[in-house]
Amino acid sequence: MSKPRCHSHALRLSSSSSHSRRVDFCRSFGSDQGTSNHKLMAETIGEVSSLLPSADILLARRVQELALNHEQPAHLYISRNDDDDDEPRRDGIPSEIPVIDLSKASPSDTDPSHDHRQELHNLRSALSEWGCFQAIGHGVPSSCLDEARRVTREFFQLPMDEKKKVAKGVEEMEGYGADPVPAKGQFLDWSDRLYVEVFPEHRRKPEFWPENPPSFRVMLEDYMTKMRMMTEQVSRAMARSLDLEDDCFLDLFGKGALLQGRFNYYSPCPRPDLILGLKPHTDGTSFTVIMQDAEGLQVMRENRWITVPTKPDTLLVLMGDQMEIMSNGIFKPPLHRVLTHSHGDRISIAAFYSPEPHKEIGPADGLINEARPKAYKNMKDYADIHWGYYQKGSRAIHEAKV
Ligand SMILES: O=C(O)CCC(=O)C(=O)O
Ligand SMILES: [Fe+2]
Repeated sequence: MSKPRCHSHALRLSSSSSHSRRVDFCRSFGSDQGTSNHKLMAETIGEVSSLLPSADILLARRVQELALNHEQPAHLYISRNDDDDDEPRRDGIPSEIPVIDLSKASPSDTDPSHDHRQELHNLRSALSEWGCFQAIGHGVPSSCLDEARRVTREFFQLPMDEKKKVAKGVEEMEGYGADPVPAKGQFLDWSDRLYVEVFPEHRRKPEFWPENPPSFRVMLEDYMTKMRMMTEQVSRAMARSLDLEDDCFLDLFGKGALLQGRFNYYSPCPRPDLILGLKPHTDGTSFTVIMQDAEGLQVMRENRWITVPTKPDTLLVLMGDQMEIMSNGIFKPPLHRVLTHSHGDRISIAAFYSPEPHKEIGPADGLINEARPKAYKNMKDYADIHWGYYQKGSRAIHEAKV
Protein backbone atom coordinates (compact mmCIF):
# COMPACT_ATOMS: atom_id res chain seq x y z
CA MET A 1 0.00 0.00 0.00
CA SER A 2 1.38 3.41 -0.82
CA LYS A 3 1.67 5.38 2.34
CA PRO A 4 -0.47 8.45 2.63
CA ARG A 5 1.28 11.54 3.83
CA CYS A 6 0.58 14.07 6.46
CA HIS A 7 -3.11 13.73 7.03
CA SER A 8 -4.90 13.50 10.30
CA HIS A 9 -4.56 10.10 11.88
CA ALA A 10 -7.07 9.01 14.44
CA LEU A 11 -5.68 6.91 17.25
CA ARG A 12 -7.42 3.61 17.54
CA LEU A 13 -6.37 0.86 19.83
CA SER A 14 -6.12 -2.76 19.00
CA SER A 15 -6.54 -5.71 21.30
CA SER A 16 -8.46 -8.88 21.52
CA SER A 17 -11.78 -7.67 22.90
CA SER A 18 -13.73 -4.47 22.95
CA HIS A 19 -13.44 -4.31 26.71
CA SER A 20 -9.68 -4.47 26.80
CA ARG A 21 -9.62 -2.05 23.89
CA ARG A 22 -11.53 0.33 26.07
CA VAL A 23 -9.12 -0.06 29.00
CA ASP A 24 -6.11 0.51 26.74
CA PHE A 25 -7.85 3.51 25.32
CA CYS A 26 -8.19 5.10 28.77
CA ARG A 27 -4.61 4.34 29.74
CA SER A 28 -3.19 5.56 26.55
CA PHE A 29 -4.52 9.04 27.15
CA GLY A 30 -3.77 9.22 30.83
CA SER A 31 -7.32 8.78 31.95
CA ASP A 32 -8.35 6.38 34.65
CA GLN A 33 -12.02 6.82 33.98
CA GLY A 34 -13.78 3.51 34.38
CA THR A 35 -16.22 1.52 32.37
CA SER A 36 -19.86 0.75 33.07
CA ASN A 37 -22.71 0.12 30.66
CA HIS A 38 -20.28 0.17 27.86
CA LYS A 39 -18.18 -2.50 29.58
CA LEU A 40 -21.09 -4.91 29.69
CA MET A 41 -22.00 -4.17 26.14
CA ALA A 42 -18.43 -4.38 24.92
CA GLU A 43 -17.83 -7.68 26.70
CA THR A 44 -20.89 -9.14 25.09
CA ILE A 45 -19.72 -7.86 21.77
CA GLY A 46 -16.23 -9.25 22.40
CA GLU A 47 -17.67 -12.74 22.96
CA VAL A 48 -19.54 -12.77 19.70
CA SER A 49 -17.15 -10.66 17.67
CA SER A 50 -15.90 -13.60 15.65
CA LEU A 51 -19.39 -13.84 14.19
CA LEU A 52 -19.62 -10.17 13.34
CA PRO A 53 -18.63 -8.46 10.09
CA SER A 54 -15.02 -7.37 9.86
CA ALA A 55 -13.84 -3.78 9.34
CA ASP A 56 -13.18 -4.19 5.62
CA ILE A 57 -16.74 -5.40 5.08
CA LEU A 58 -18.17 -2.57 7.15
CA LEU A 59 -16.00 0.02 5.41
CA ALA A 60 -17.28 -1.03 2.01
CA ARG A 61 -20.43 0.95 2.85
CA ARG A 62 -20.81 4.61 3.65
CA VAL A 63 -22.03 5.66 7.09
CA GLN A 64 -24.48 7.96 5.36
CA GLU A 65 -26.19 4.91 3.81
CA LEU A 66 -26.46 3.19 7.21
CA ALA A 67 -27.92 6.33 8.74
CA LEU A 68 -30.43 6.93 5.95
CA ASN A 69 -31.58 3.29 6.20
CA HIS A 70 -31.85 3.56 10.02
CA GLU A 71 -29.57 0.55 10.43
CA GLN A 72 -28.19 -0.32 13.85
CA PRO A 73 -24.49 0.59 14.00
CA ALA A 74 -22.20 -2.44 13.90
CA HIS A 75 -19.98 -3.36 16.85
CA LEU A 76 -16.81 -1.79 15.45
CA TYR A 77 -18.36 1.67 15.52
CA ILE A 78 -18.75 1.48 19.29
CA SER A 79 -15.82 3.36 20.75
CA ARG A 80 -17.25 5.50 23.48
CA ASN A 81 -18.12 5.01 27.07
CA ASP A 82 -21.02 6.88 28.60
CA ASP A 83 -18.79 7.85 31.51
CA ASP A 84 -16.01 8.77 29.16
CA ASP A 85 -16.95 12.41 29.53
CA ASP A 86 -15.60 15.55 31.04
CA GLU A 87 -13.97 15.56 34.39
CA PRO A 88 -15.87 17.84 36.74
CA ARG A 89 -15.21 21.51 36.14
CA ARG A 90 -12.40 22.74 38.38
CA ASP A 91 -11.85 26.30 39.45
CA GLY A 92 -9.04 28.12 37.75
CA ILE A 93 -8.87 25.83 34.71
CA PRO A 94 -9.83 27.86 31.64
CA SER A 95 -12.60 26.34 29.54
CA GLU A 96 -12.63 28.67 26.55
CA ILE A 97 -10.29 28.15 23.64
CA PRO A 98 -8.27 31.35 23.16
CA VAL A 99 -9.25 33.68 20.32
CA ILE A 100 -6.36 35.22 18.35
CA ASP A 101 -6.72 38.12 15.96
CA LEU A 102 -4.29 37.22 13.18
CA SER A 103 -4.47 40.70 11.70
CA LYS A 104 -2.84 41.93 14.89
CA ALA A 105 -0.43 38.99 15.27
CA SER A 106 0.77 39.09 11.68
CA PRO A 107 4.20 40.55 11.05
CA SER A 108 3.67 43.74 9.11
CA ASP A 109 5.46 46.52 10.98
CA THR A 110 9.09 47.13 11.55
CA ASP A 111 8.06 48.98 14.69
CA PRO A 112 5.65 46.61 16.40
CA SER A 113 2.80 48.28 18.23
CA HIS A 114 1.75 47.35 21.72
CA ASP A 115 -1.28 45.47 20.32
CA HIS A 116 0.94 43.48 18.02
CA ARG A 117 3.30 42.43 20.82
CA GLN A 118 0.38 41.57 23.07
CA GLU A 119 -1.27 39.41 20.40
CA LEU A 120 2.01 37.56 19.74
CA HIS A 121 2.28 36.91 23.45
CA ASN A 122 -1.32 35.61 23.45
CA LEU A 123 -0.54 33.40 20.46
CA ARG A 124 2.47 31.85 22.13
CA SER A 125 0.50 31.18 25.34
CA ALA A 126 -2.40 29.70 23.37
CA LEU A 127 -0.13 27.29 21.52
CA SER A 128 1.87 26.22 24.53
CA GLU A 129 -1.14 25.79 26.82
CA TRP A 130 -3.84 24.65 24.39
CA GLY A 131 -2.06 23.76 21.15
CA CYS A 132 -4.85 25.49 19.28
CA PHE A 133 -6.68 28.78 18.93
CA GLN A 134 -9.76 30.24 17.31
CA ALA A 135 -8.56 32.55 14.54
CA ILE A 136 -10.27 35.79 13.66
CA GLY A 137 -8.85 38.53 11.43
CA HIS A 138 -7.52 35.75 9.17
CA GLY A 139 -8.37 37.47 5.91
CA VAL A 140 -10.56 34.67 4.51
CA PRO A 141 -13.75 36.46 3.40
CA SER A 142 -17.07 35.34 4.90
CA SER A 143 -18.38 34.78 1.37
CA CYS A 144 -15.61 32.18 0.77
CA LEU A 145 -16.39 30.38 4.04
CA ASP A 146 -20.15 30.40 3.31
CA GLU A 147 -19.60 29.06 -0.18
CA ALA A 148 -17.31 26.27 1.08
CA ARG A 149 -19.93 25.19 3.64
CA ARG A 150 -22.76 25.38 1.11
CA VAL A 151 -21.02 23.47 -1.69
CA THR A 152 -19.61 20.81 0.66
CA ARG A 153 -23.08 20.17 2.00
CA GLU A 154 -24.43 20.00 -1.55
CA PHE A 155 -21.81 17.39 -2.42
CA PHE A 156 -22.73 15.12 0.48
CA GLN A 157 -26.44 15.50 -0.35
CA LEU A 158 -25.92 14.10 -3.84
CA PRO A 159 -27.16 10.56 -4.55
CA MET A 160 -24.62 7.89 -3.60
CA ASP A 161 -23.95 6.94 -7.23
CA GLU A 162 -22.94 10.48 -8.00
CA LYS A 163 -20.59 10.73 -5.00
CA LYS A 164 -19.09 7.37 -5.91
CA LYS A 165 -17.73 8.87 -9.13
CA VAL A 166 -14.89 10.14 -6.93
CA ALA A 167 -14.79 7.04 -4.71
CA LYS A 168 -11.47 5.80 -3.38
CA GLY A 169 -10.26 2.20 -3.30
CA VAL A 170 -10.46 0.64 0.17
CA GLU A 171 -6.71 0.94 0.76
CA GLU A 172 -6.28 4.31 -0.93
CA MET A 173 -6.21 7.56 0.97
CA GLU A 174 -7.48 9.98 -1.62
CA GLY A 175 -11.08 10.23 -2.73
CA TYR A 176 -14.56 9.78 -1.27
CA GLY A 177 -15.09 7.07 1.32
CA ALA A 178 -13.56 6.08 4.65
CA ASP A 179 -9.93 5.86 5.77
CA PRO A 180 -8.15 2.60 4.86
CA VAL A 181 -8.96 -0.45 6.98
CA PRO A 182 -7.32 -0.03 10.38
CA ALA A 183 -5.44 -2.76 12.26
CA LYS A 184 -7.54 -5.61 13.58
CA GLY A 185 -9.91 -4.75 16.37
CA GLN A 186 -9.81 -0.99 15.94
CA PHE A 187 -12.84 1.22 16.03
CA LEU A 188 -14.46 2.82 13.02
CA ASP A 189 -15.55 6.43 12.74
CA TRP A 190 -19.15 7.47 12.23
CA SER A 191 -18.22 9.67 9.28
CA ASP A 192 -17.59 9.81 5.55
CA ARG A 193 -15.07 12.05 3.91
CA LEU A 194 -13.64 13.34 0.68
CA TYR A 195 -9.88 13.68 0.84
CA VAL A 196 -7.87 15.47 -1.85
CA GLU A 197 -4.37 16.79 -2.40
CA VAL A 198 -4.40 20.43 -3.49
CA PHE A 199 -0.91 21.98 -3.16
CA PRO A 200 1.62 21.68 -4.64
CA GLU A 201 -0.41 21.52 -7.83
CA HIS A 202 1.58 18.67 -9.40
CA ARG A 203 0.19 16.32 -6.71
CA ARG A 204 -3.44 16.88 -7.71
CA LYS A 205 -5.41 13.90 -8.94
CA PRO A 206 -8.33 15.35 -10.91
CA GLU A 207 -10.15 12.00 -10.84
CA PHE A 208 -10.93 12.69 -7.17
CA TRP A 209 -12.09 16.28 -7.68
CA PRO A 210 -15.91 16.18 -7.93
CA GLU A 211 -17.47 17.62 -11.09
CA ASN A 212 -20.79 17.71 -9.33
CA PRO A 213 -21.93 20.04 -7.80
CA PRO A 214 -20.62 22.11 -10.71
CA SER A 215 -19.16 24.74 -8.38
CA PHE A 216 -17.17 22.22 -6.29
CA ARG A 217 -13.86 22.54 -8.12
CA VAL A 218 -13.99 26.33 -8.16
CA MET A 219 -14.79 26.35 -4.44
CA LEU A 220 -11.97 23.87 -3.72
CA GLU A 221 -9.41 25.96 -5.58
CA ASP A 222 -10.59 29.19 -4.01
CA TYR A 223 -10.91 27.87 -0.46
CA MET A 224 -7.56 26.10 -0.46
CA THR A 225 -5.81 29.10 -2.03
CA LYS A 226 -7.13 31.19 0.86
CA MET A 227 -6.02 28.45 3.26
CA ARG A 228 -2.54 28.58 1.79
CA MET A 229 -2.34 32.32 2.43
CA MET A 230 -3.60 31.78 5.94
CA THR A 231 -1.13 28.98 6.71
CA GLU A 232 1.72 31.27 5.66
CA GLN A 233 0.35 34.04 7.84
CA VAL A 234 0.06 31.68 10.83
CA SER A 235 3.56 30.25 10.20
CA ARG A 236 5.10 33.73 10.27
CA ALA A 237 3.17 34.80 13.36
CA MET A 238 4.17 31.60 15.20
CA ALA A 239 7.83 32.21 14.36
CA ARG A 240 7.69 35.80 15.51
CA SER A 241 5.92 34.80 18.72
CA LEU A 242 9.00 32.67 19.51
CA ASP A 243 11.45 35.45 18.59
CA LEU A 244 12.53 33.59 15.46
CA GLU A 245 12.99 34.99 11.95
CA ASP A 246 9.57 35.38 10.33
CA ASP A 247 10.25 32.74 7.65
CA CYS A 248 11.91 30.23 9.97
CA PHE A 249 9.06 27.70 9.94
CA LEU A 250 8.21 28.32 6.28
CA ASP A 251 11.81 27.44 5.43
CA LEU A 252 11.57 24.28 7.53
CA PHE A 253 8.31 23.28 5.79
CA GLY A 254 9.95 23.80 2.39
CA LYS A 255 8.74 25.22 -0.92
CA GLY A 256 6.85 22.02 -1.69
CA ALA A 257 4.87 22.05 1.59
CA LEU A 258 1.64 20.09 1.31
CA LEU A 259 -1.89 21.36 1.66
CA GLN A 260 -4.56 18.68 1.65
CA GLY A 261 -8.29 19.05 2.07
CA ARG A 262 -10.50 16.72 4.05
CA PHE A 263 -14.24 17.34 3.74
CA ASN A 264 -15.97 15.49 6.57
CA TYR A 265 -19.63 14.52 6.77
CA TYR A 266 -21.01 13.29 10.09
CA SER A 267 -24.42 11.66 9.70
CA PRO A 268 -26.98 11.67 12.51
CA CYS A 269 -26.20 8.73 14.79
CA PRO A 270 -28.70 6.64 16.78
CA ARG A 271 -26.23 6.14 19.68
CA PRO A 272 -24.18 9.29 20.31
CA ASP A 273 -23.54 7.93 23.80
CA LEU A 274 -21.55 5.01 22.34
CA ILE A 275 -20.26 6.22 19.01
CA LEU A 276 -17.85 8.96 18.00
CA GLY A 277 -17.66 10.78 14.69
CA LEU A 278 -13.89 10.75 14.98
CA LYS A 279 -11.98 9.14 17.81
CA PRO A 280 -9.35 10.94 19.91
CA HIS A 281 -6.20 11.68 17.95
CA THR A 282 -3.55 14.25 17.26
CA ASP A 283 -2.86 15.28 13.69
CA GLY A 284 0.35 14.22 11.93
CA THR A 285 0.58 17.60 10.21
CA SER A 286 2.52 20.76 10.95
CA PHE A 287 -0.85 22.26 11.71
CA THR A 288 -4.46 22.00 10.59
CA VAL A 289 -7.11 24.67 9.95
CA ILE A 290 -10.68 23.55 10.63
CA MET A 291 -14.00 25.06 9.69
CA GLN A 292 -17.22 23.51 11.02
CA ASP A 293 -20.91 24.22 10.47
CA ALA A 294 -22.12 22.76 13.78
CA GLU A 295 -20.66 21.88 17.15
CA GLY A 296 -19.11 18.46 17.67
CA LEU A 297 -15.35 18.96 17.72
CA GLN A 298 -13.75 18.82 21.16
CA VAL A 299 -10.16 19.38 22.27
CA MET A 300 -8.68 18.01 25.45
CA ARG A 301 -7.31 20.41 28.04
CA GLU A 302 -6.18 19.17 31.46
CA ASN A 303 -8.13 15.92 31.04
CA ARG A 304 -11.34 17.70 30.15
CA TRP A 305 -13.00 17.76 26.75
CA ILE A 306 -13.73 21.31 25.68
CA THR A 307 -16.22 21.91 22.87
CA VAL A 308 -15.08 24.14 20.02
CA PRO A 309 -17.85 26.72 19.56
CA THR A 310 -19.29 27.38 16.13
CA LYS A 311 -18.83 30.97 15.09
CA PRO A 312 -19.42 31.70 11.40
CA ASP A 313 -16.19 33.56 10.61
CA THR A 314 -13.88 31.83 13.07
CA LEU A 315 -11.45 29.08 12.06
CA LEU A 316 -9.75 26.70 14.45
CA VAL A 317 -5.97 26.41 14.07
CA LEU A 318 -4.74 23.19 15.63
CA MET A 319 -1.10 22.17 16.05
CA GLY A 320 -0.01 18.82 14.62
CA ASP A 321 2.83 16.59 15.87
CA GLN A 322 5.35 18.12 13.47
CA MET A 323 4.97 21.54 15.09
CA GLU A 324 5.78 19.96 18.44
CA ILE A 325 9.05 18.77 16.89
CA MET A 326 9.89 22.06 15.16
CA SER A 327 9.05 24.15 18.22
CA ASN A 328 11.28 21.85 20.33
CA GLY A 329 8.26 20.93 22.44
CA ILE A 330 6.99 24.45 23.15
CA PHE A 331 3.81 23.99 21.11
CA LYS A 332 1.74 20.96 22.04
CA PRO A 333 -0.71 19.31 19.63
CA PRO A 334 -4.01 18.73 21.43
CA LEU A 335 -5.86 15.47 21.49
CA HIS A 336 -9.19 16.06 19.75
CA ARG A 337 -12.30 14.09 18.87
CA VAL A 338 -15.70 14.58 17.24
CA LEU A 339 -19.00 13.71 18.91
CA THR A 340 -22.04 12.48 17.02
CA HIS A 341 -25.56 13.81 17.38
CA SER A 342 -28.83 11.93 17.14
CA HIS A 343 -30.51 14.78 15.32
CA GLY A 344 -28.81 16.75 12.64
CA ASP A 345 -25.69 16.18 10.63
CA ARG A 346 -22.43 18.08 10.66
CA ILE A 347 -19.92 19.24 8.09
CA SER A 348 -16.32 20.21 8.65
CA ILE A 349 -13.43 21.05 6.37
CA ALA A 350 -9.90 20.36 7.53
CA ALA A 351 -6.95 21.89 5.65
CA PHE A 352 -3.85 19.82 6.51
CA TYR A 353 -0.60 21.72 6.20
CA SER A 354 2.57 19.62 6.30
CA PRO A 355 6.24 19.82 5.35
CA GLU A 356 7.41 18.93 1.87
CA PRO A 357 7.78 15.14 1.51
CA HIS A 358 11.31 13.82 2.18
CA LYS A 359 12.41 17.14 3.68
CA GLU A 360 14.32 16.83 6.91
CA ILE A 361 12.68 18.65 9.79
CA GLY A 362 13.77 19.15 13.37
CA PRO A 363 13.63 21.72 16.15
CA ALA A 364 14.34 25.27 14.94
CA ASP A 365 17.96 26.19 15.81
CA GLY A 366 16.83 29.32 17.64
CA LEU A 367 14.81 27.21 20.08
CA ILE A 368 17.70 25.05 21.25
CA ASN A 369 19.73 26.35 24.16
CA GLU A 370 21.10 25.29 27.53
CA ALA A 371 17.82 25.84 29.29
CA ARG A 372 15.96 23.92 26.56
CA PRO A 373 18.27 21.33 24.95
CA LYS A 374 17.28 19.69 21.72
CA ALA A 375 14.46 17.32 22.65
CA TYR A 376 13.54 15.95 19.20
CA LYS A 377 15.57 14.35 16.44
CA ASN A 378 15.93 15.62 12.92
CA MET A 379 13.86 13.36 10.74
CA LYS A 380 12.20 12.93 7.37
CA ASP A 381 8.69 11.81 6.51
CA TYR A 382 7.38 11.86 10.06
CA ALA A 383 3.88 11.56 8.59
CA ASP A 384 4.62 8.04 7.38
CA ILE A 385 5.80 7.02 10.85
CA HIS A 386 2.72 8.64 12.33
CA TRP A 387 0.56 6.67 9.91
CA GLY A 388 2.16 3.36 10.88
CA TYR A 389 1.40 3.97 14.54
CA TYR A 390 -2.03 5.28 13.75
CA GLN A 391 -2.96 2.07 12.01
CA LYS A 392 -2.04 0.19 15.17
CA GLY A 393 -3.70 2.73 17.40
CA SER A 394 -1.04 4.72 19.17
CA ARG A 395 0.82 8.00 18.99
CA ALA A 396 4.15 8.24 17.17
CA ILE A 397 5.70 11.28 18.81
CA HIS A 398 8.01 9.22 21.04
CA GLU A 399 9.81 8.13 17.85
CA ALA A 400 10.85 11.73 17.38
CA LYS A 401 12.14 12.28 20.90
CA VAL A 402 15.88 12.37 21.59
O1 LIG B 1 -14.45 17.35 12.03
C1 LIG B 1 -13.70 18.01 12.71
O2 LIG B 1 -14.05 19.07 13.22
C2 LIG B 1 -12.28 17.57 12.98
C3 LIG B 1 -11.68 16.78 11.90
C4 LIG B 1 -10.34 16.25 12.29
O3 LIG B 1 -9.90 16.30 13.42
C5 LIG B 1 -9.53 15.61 11.26
O4 LIG B 1 -10.01 15.42 10.12
O5 LIG B 1 -8.36 15.27 11.58
FE1 LIG C 1 -7.77 15.86 13.49
